[in-house]
Amino acid sequence: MNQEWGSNFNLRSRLLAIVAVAFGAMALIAVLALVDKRASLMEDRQVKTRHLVESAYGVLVRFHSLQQDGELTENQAKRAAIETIRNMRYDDNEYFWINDLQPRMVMHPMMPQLDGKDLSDFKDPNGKRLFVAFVATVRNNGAGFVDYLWPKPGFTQPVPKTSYVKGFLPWGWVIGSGIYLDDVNRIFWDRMRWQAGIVFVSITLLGVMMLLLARRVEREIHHYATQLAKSNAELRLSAAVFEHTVEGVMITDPDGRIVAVNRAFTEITGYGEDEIAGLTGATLKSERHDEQFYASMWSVIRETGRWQGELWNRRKNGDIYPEWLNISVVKDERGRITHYVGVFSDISSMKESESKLDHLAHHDPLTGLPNRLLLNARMEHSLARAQRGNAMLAVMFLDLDHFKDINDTLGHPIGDLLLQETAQRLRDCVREQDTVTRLGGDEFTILLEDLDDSRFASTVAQKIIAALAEKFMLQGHEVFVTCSVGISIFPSDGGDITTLFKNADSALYRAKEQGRNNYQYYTEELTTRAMERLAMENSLRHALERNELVLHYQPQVDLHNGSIIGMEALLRWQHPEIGLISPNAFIPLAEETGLIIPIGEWVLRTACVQLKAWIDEGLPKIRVGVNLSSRQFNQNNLDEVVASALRDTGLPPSCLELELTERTIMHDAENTVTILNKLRALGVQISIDDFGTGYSSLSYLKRFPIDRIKIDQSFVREITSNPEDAAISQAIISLSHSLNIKTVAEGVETAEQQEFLRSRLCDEIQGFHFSHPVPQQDMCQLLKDGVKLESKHAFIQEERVLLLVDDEEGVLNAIARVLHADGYRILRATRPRAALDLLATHPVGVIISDQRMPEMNGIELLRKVRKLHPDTVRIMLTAHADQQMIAAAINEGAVFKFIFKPWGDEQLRIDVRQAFRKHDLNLRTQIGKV
Ligand SMILES: Nc1nc2c(ncn2[C@@H]2O[C@@H]3COP(=O)(O)O[C@H]4[C@@H](O)[C@H](n5cnc6c(=O)[nH]c(N)nc65)O[C@@H]4COP(=O)(O)O[C@H]3[C@H]2O)c(=O)[nH]1
Repeated sequence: MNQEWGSNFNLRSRLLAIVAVAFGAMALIAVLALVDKRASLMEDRQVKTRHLVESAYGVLVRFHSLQQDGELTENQAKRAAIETIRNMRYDDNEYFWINDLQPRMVMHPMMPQLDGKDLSDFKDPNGKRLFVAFVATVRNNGAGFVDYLWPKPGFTQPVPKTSYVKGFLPWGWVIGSGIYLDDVNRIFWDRMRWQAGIVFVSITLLGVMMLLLARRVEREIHHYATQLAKSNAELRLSAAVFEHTVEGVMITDPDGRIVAVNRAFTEITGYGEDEIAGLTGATLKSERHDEQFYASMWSVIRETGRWQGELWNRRKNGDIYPEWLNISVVKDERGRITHYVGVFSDISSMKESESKLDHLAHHDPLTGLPNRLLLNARMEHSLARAQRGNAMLAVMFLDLDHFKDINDTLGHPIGDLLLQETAQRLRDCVREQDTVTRLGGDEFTILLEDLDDSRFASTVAQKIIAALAEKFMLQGHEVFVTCSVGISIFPSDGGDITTLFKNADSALYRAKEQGRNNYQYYTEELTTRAMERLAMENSLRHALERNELVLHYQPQVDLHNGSIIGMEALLRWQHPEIGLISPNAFIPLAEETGLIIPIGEWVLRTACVQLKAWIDEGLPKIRVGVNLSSRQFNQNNLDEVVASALRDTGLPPSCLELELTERTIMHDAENTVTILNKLRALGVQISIDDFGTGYSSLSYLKRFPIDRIKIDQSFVREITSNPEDAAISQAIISLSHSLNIKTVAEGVETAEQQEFLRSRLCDEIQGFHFSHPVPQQDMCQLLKDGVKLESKHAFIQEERVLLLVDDEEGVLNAIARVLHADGYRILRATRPRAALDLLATHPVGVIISDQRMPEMNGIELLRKVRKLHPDTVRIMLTAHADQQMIAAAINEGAVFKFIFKPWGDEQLRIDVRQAFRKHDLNLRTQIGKV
């Protein structure tokens, strides 16, 4: 910038030029002044000479008046005048002379030789008749100056002189005196030398001063140039900032008319500069603020010169938006307002974030429902309203039953989806004015306002329970949940938020205690119950270490032969103060608190230890069923826990049955398949408890490796009187059998129920009819005594006898190995005749015979068996699929089933089981007991 300035403007040389010109001008002025000075000096001298001649003339006048007064004669007067004048001198040696009009010299003080002489021909070197000229001047003008040459002392030649002459007519005289031009010049030059010196010194001083001034000016100019450059840069910067700043800028004149706007202004408002220039800021008004708002804004601007605040304006497209506006007044140096500058930013997104933040602070981020904070606020408001209007309102606390299991098994993302879907269903169940809130976890609260009747709350609760019972499809998983609801009513159950919440919570606990999947209203005694529950939780924590837990066993009996074939281990809590506590009273608590994990493991180990001890004592090798809660089922290392219990106790795995409720296994059916397969791989048996109460998917049922299905006691209770229960039980039995799964009926309390189930081919029963759950020693006694189920009908067969016929012993052994686990008594024959002998001496239920044998082929043998022992069910084992032979054998009814070599082990077991079932039916039909 400076360089540019320097190159464009060679300041120093220009300043020197100015000084030089000034110098020249001053010199010229000085010369002109001198010329003028000389002229005026000459004039001065002439004036002075004129005055002196006038004075000398006065002398003549005075003496003439003396002559007239008679004091002197003319001669005396003239003489006296001549002498006086002669002696008069001025300027060193200047004098006056007198001549008369002839002209003749009257008196010349310097040249007395001329006195009395005729001067008519007196000429100066230029030939001028100077005295004639004097007389002519006097005659013509009375007085005047005459120039001529006159000798001057010290000069060889006459020099120019100018004399003033005046006529004194009374005496006919001319009096005069003159000045030499030379003297004027001398005086002039003397003066001029001084003045020239002064002028020179002045000009020099002036020059120096001008130089100094020039340098200073140069410095100043340089300074200003720098300032200017800086200002320019700043201006450019300001212009760039003005143009590129993200804040909108609007500049108006003092009347508020817009004179400039920047790009951001256009971007925010939609108005281009051309459109808005000349209009006022009011063009942007949104009508959101009243006149009072603008009035107070302008009053602040007038008082303080600035205003800032939030303002709603309108864009060109009509949208209203919030902006943060800063208005400043711009004044000139005299304090007059020149402009107003408005700088604003569009704070729509900030407002949006603010409202989002506000929403976040008051809502649950997962479900979008109001949170506790907002609920409290609404509650306060609603309570106040209800109090004023004597209205009723209800607070409902809702909990998803076993939500933890879903989270544990399906993972949190699915759990989250479930909560979101639950929130939506809850919203759909209530009215616009009601508030659904999520307090955290699976806890929801519903505030019902303006109730006419407290029963309305139960309608809503029922609606909610039904809505949540509908299937949830979450990322391909079918999930079923139930919920428990606690209700407290204002004003009957509490007059303030805390009490209403506390009481709704107590009611919720009661709903859970009632087996969940229901709703409960608050009653006074609930609080006491809640306290008891707390106390129980505390003592349950110590129950294990204090050996307060015991197992009771309930026998399970085979409906075919009436023998005890298994038992269910049922937990009891021998509380030191309360006494024996039923599992229903503390298992849910143990599940909630997580205590079920150590307790469950204790049950598992204790049951295994017990059965192993009995087997070792020589008691029948029955199985023991152990209940697994869903929390246990979903613990990651369940298979390890079971394996180590079996390993440590030495109980054969096939003697352990794990009982899982239908609800537990259907929560995450896919995962269940994996867990069950792992357990099954250990060799343990698996049963589904409470079957029929949950939501089994048949497709999964087929995929689950299940040994037994326990028909829930709710179907058994009225099985003999309620056709629906009978039908359901029958369906469960048929379904199970078709899937090769055994059935156990729970809660069999009467002989009628027992007979009914037996006639429907249910495999096993458990219930008070045969035995209540009993302490371990009683169970032991039952086994020792070999107690059997009593029936008015004889049991068909005590043991299931299977006869295997094959000439190859290897085949016989292989089949026996596969079927051994199913508890048959297996007879073997390598020849058909030996087989017929065994049939004659043993109650063989099923015979499996090879086709190719030396003495007699299989078909022939089975034909014989059919005739001799029609109830024995016959199975043919063959390597060749001879269609004709098969068709003939089936047609004549000699063979129940064909099994082809090589056989599949599992299929073989299924076929044999079915064959025995057929055998049972044959017998029952035969003896007419069905
Ligand atoms: N009305 C009637 N009831 C009969 C009859 N026969 C048996 N019961 C009862 O029915 C329940 C059968 O057990 P559950 O369905 O597995 O139901 C069990 C089971 O779910 C749970 N439970 C018991 N022990 C354990 C355990 O060790 N672990 C786990 N996780 N749960 C257990 O507690 C539940 C209740 O057990 P209990 O009170 O012992 O109740 C037992 C038993 O006493 C009958 O003829 N009529």
